[in-house]
Amino acid sequence: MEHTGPDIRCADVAKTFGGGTTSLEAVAPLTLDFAAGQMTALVGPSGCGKSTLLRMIAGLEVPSAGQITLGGQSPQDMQRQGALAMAFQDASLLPWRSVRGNIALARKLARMSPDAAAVEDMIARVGLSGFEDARPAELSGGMRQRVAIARCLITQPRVLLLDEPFGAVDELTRTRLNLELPPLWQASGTTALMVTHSVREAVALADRVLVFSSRPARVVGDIMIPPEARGDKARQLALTEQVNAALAQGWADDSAQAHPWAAQ
Ligand SMILES: Nc1ncnc2c1ncn2[C@@H]1O[C@H](COP(=O)(O)OP(=O)(O)OP(=O)(O)O)[C@@H](O)[C@H]1O
Repeated sequence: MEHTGPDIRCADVAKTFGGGTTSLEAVAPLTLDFAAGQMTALVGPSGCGKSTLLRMIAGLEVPSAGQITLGGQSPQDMQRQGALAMAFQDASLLPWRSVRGNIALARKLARMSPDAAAVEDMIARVGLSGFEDARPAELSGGMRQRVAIARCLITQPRVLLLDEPFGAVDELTRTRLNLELPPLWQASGTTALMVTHSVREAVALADRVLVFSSRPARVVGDIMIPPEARGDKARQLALTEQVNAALAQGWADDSAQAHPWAAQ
């Protein structure tokens, strides 16, 4: 199956909400490149603009300035081709549709032909066999996130955008979802971006961790996670400390800027 993801380029991308005295600069001009087929985790203080950046890459928000391209195409073009999928903290499933119905609908929305066998196979791959006919209200939070990921993957997206997909489930469930679900897209060469508040999760799952300062976000750390670090606890711990140090440095810079007297 050939669906290696594209590179993603953000050139001087900015977003300001509102106007006049009430305007809010959510993202100041940022230039970022994400390599094709890589998974990048975006971490940074709450409110620094991570979700806004992700939503602009998804084509759900229009940048106030700059340009975003995915393999040379606009986010809207990627969306029209059904090549882009996004999952949020809240699984946002249709409550009246079954697990099967929610997943099948994603194919329809991406203008793909129905494929009952692919839907059954995807249900099994995310570990929901036996729950095909269940409605979202009959599922646990973790199971609903499994459906949300299945709904993304059923369209074989070339770009996968994840906004805290496991943020609303308990720690044990999160650990399990982190072990079971990412291999489903990691093997396929999909270009993935994931916003997460968990530094441990970022280091465990991503090929690269991008660390932002508080709003307006600057990149304060850009840390590659070599494949050999995956199974190496000591290496992961060292990388986690590196990400935490970048976050702390970002905070220190921000507060020195906000309160210059404090540094004197
Ligand atoms: N639609 C909107 N209208 C006005 N302001 C918005 C809108 N969406 C986001 N913002 C503001 O933009 C800023 C960045 O928000 P964003 O959700 O991108 O941050 P974040 O880094 O994802 O935060 P968190 O980690 O808490 O989810 C915040 O100050 C937020 O209040």
